[in-house]
Amino acid sequence: MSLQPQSPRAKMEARELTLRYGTKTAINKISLAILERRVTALIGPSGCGKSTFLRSLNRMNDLIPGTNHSGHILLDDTDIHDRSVDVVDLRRRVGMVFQKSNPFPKSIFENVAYGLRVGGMKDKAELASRVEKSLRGAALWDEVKDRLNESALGLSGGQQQRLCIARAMAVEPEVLLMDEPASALDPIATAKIEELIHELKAQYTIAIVTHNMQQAARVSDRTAFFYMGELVECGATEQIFTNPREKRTEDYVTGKFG
Ligand SMILES: Nc1ncnc2c1ncn2[C@@H]1O[C@H](COP(=O)(O)OP(=O)(O)OP(=O)(O)O)[C@@H](O)[C@H]1O
Repeated sequence: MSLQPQSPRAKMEARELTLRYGTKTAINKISLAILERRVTALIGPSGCGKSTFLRSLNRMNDLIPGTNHSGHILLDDTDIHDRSVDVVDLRRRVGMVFQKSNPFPKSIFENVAYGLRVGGMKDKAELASRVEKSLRGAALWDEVKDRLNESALGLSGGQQQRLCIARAMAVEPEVLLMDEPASALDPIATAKIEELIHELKAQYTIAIVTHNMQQAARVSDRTAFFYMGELVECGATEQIFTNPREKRTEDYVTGKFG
């Protein structure tokens, strides 16, 4: 028996993925694996296609009229554009957290319970237990356990973002997509989110878009550098930041342009 630690498999994989908004090509022939139970950071200057790529992974771009794609995206070896794939189920398996926290104008409890109720869960005890588990998982439980019936809108920005993470986790996704989840937060709230990401990767596969180089270096195992709709290189985060193969990556991570 080999004592080598098993290298992680690709939980998701884009193959030659091109996505256009009308006639504008936003990403061009991207091939990239998102490894299981690892954090993959997507970095690159504004407009290079990071968010487009991230949104492709759970077909959020389908909601934007005029988009079309070519190439493939696999989730556990199934093409997510296959006719057999139910997009609601896909988005349950591949959850998303946005840049701006977007709690519903409902109680803290109901925000987290929302996806479970939509999925048909009715049993009160089961709902309560899943809500608690998700809030604990998002490191928010202790701060809100005595005010679960109060409005989520009364929480601080950082708490609201952790609530959105709890909401995403409640339906037990396998992959979490995060689009600049800490960019609207102060340094303390940002540190909490980063700590949380670190803990979540024991259970989830995570892809995160960030503009913050230090954040990418702190939270991710692998980093993919996008430039003008293309993937320039992807590798272990340490390699990308200390020994990139491509000059454009080096110029970007050392702050020569951005
Ligand atoms: N809904 C849309 N309709 C038309 N073009 C779009 C749309 N969304 C993005 N684009 C264009 O696609 C390209 C890639 O945008 P995208 O938002 O993916 O880049 P990004 O790297 O995430 O940028 P940022 O860091 O500024 O968020 C850009 O040229 C952008 O203008």
